[in-house]
Amino acid sequence: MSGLHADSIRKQYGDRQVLNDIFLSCKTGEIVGLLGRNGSGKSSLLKIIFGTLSADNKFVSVDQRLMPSLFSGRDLIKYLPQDSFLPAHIKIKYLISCFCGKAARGLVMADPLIQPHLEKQVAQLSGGEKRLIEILLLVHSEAKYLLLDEPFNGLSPLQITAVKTIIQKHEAVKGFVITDHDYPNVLDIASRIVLMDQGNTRVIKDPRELIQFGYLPKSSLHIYAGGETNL
Ligand SMILES: Nc1ncnc2c1ncn2[C@@H]1O[C@H](COP(=O)(O)OP(=O)(O)OP(=O)(O)O)[C@@H](O)[C@H]1O
Repeated sequence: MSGLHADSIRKQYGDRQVLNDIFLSCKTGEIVGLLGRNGSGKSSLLKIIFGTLSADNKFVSVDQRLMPSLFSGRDLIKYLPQDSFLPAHIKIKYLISCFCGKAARGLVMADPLIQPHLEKQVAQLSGGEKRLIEILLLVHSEAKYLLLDEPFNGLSPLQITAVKTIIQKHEAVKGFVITDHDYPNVLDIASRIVLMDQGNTRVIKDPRELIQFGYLPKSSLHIYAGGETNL
């Protein structure tokens, strides 16, 4: 069974069961869009899969290799957290060497989105510039599976388009799980959509189901009346 598989994930905070026997999978060649209301447990799920948050129960495997902790799958799974994770006083050119595989380094250094920032420290970047560089570093890493938590947050429309293009360019050899409240852009690139709802996951076959299950407002029905997405 190749691919990333997360099964039987349970997480309780105090007496609140946030994740209730969750199953989520992702294969290379797939962009899984993970949607859900605020507080539905998306970040908790991604952190548990990556290994930075403990679970009450979990089973995570990559290409049949069990991933019981953060350290077992370090080179296979990378996670973009909601908050910036780059050290403030390191220059971008050094981060490229840390994050990117040897083959990708030259390519990343020459990327017009990164080149103007090579000599800058992370602290000298704007919020959007930082986000963009974080995403580029992870996408060009050797990880096979990328869990991206709100990648579009803080990005301008042009940057969002650039990020979507980069993700789609790497889709053939990597698997992506993307969660973001910018649902039109998620729907635009996702090969399938999973909705988190009341501690469970639902597979969404038609964007109109997002209205039915209370994620999108009824007023958005006209947008999806034709059901035109990649799903
Ligand atoms: N450390 C914690 N202690 C107690 N409750 C927590 C903790 N972390 C998260 N929660 C609760 O768990 C629920 C799920 O949080 P999580 O951040 O996973 O949701 P989310 O779907 O990513 O939300 P958002 O879309 O707002 O980012 C929320 O109700 C949150 O308040």
